[in-house]
Amino acid sequence: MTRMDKYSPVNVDGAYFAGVPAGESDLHALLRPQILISNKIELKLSCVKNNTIFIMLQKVSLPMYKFAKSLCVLNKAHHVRLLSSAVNQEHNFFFRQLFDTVSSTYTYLLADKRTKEAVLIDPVLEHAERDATLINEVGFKLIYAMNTHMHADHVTGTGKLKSLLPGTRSIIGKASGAQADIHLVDGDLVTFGEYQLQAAATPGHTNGCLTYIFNQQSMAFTGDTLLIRGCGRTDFQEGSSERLYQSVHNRIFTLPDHYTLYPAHDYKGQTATTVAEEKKYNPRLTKTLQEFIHIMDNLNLPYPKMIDKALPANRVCGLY
Ligand SMILES: N[C@@H](CCC(=O)N[C@@H](CSS)C(=O)NCC(=O)O)C(=O)O
Repeated sequence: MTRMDKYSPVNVDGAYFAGVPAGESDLHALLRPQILISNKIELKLSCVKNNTIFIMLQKVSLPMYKFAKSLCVLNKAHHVRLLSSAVNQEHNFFFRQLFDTVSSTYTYLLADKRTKEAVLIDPVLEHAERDATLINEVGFKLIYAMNTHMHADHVTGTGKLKSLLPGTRSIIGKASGAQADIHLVDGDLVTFGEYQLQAAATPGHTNGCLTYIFNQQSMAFTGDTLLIRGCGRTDFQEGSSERLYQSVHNRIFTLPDHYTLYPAHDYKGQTATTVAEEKKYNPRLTKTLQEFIHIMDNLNLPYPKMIDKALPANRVCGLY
């Protein structure tokens, strides 16, 4: 069996699968009849034709792949892409990244296309109508409007979404101290359709910061704990550089390298990263703890402009 770490991960319709590193010898390695790319997913060689390797995606144990058994193509540029619409028919996961240009906040809509149940992570008040319209247009039912933590730079949209989309319940970490319908603690699961997000306590930016880990799609929503090539500041609320460092190293960098990480903000136009990239290139979190604390103590960032409005509003989950 060939392990996944020998192969560059590539994106197939939002999920990562094994790719082929450049080089003939690696290509030959792929021509083994069966490649185990994780303990959950297998690729099987189907045939080779016109410099194209046809492979079969096959579920081993995860429910999301219960029906997933489809033809892919591995092209000469060493990227896997979908060939057959069969995958889409059987691929029930919906994912959309939304953005607020004022606070540079990302909101994530996730849904099970079969059951229509959807969750929204880190909605922004000013975009509640946009988000509700999208959810209605694509025919989903929002069951949870959830926050990664009590934000200081914008007012959450959870309260407004509850009134725009009746039946929606708000979620936040118990340690945030904020009001919500559901309070999560480390290890709790949030289920929508056949999918589950797992809450991992990642304090440091605030006490109540949660990272939502989505093992079925090899994703994690890191809130402000880990930003792309950065991290959340630790100079207000219950900020602690040491706790943030431990959270990232113990709960995020321990995820498989190919997991895609989605932060709550980006200020440079980037959209996502991976565990492997951040372990290698994060200019703060690749340092020792002492060096990290020194960096964080000297960021000298101005306070978020909205903090005096956002914190009181977010303490009641946007109902103010
Ligand atoms: N200028 C923005 C706030 C920018 C900021 O402080 N971002 C926070 C996350 S939102 S509380 C942060 O942790 N930044 C870390 C960094 O390194 O930039 C505003 O005025 O709202």
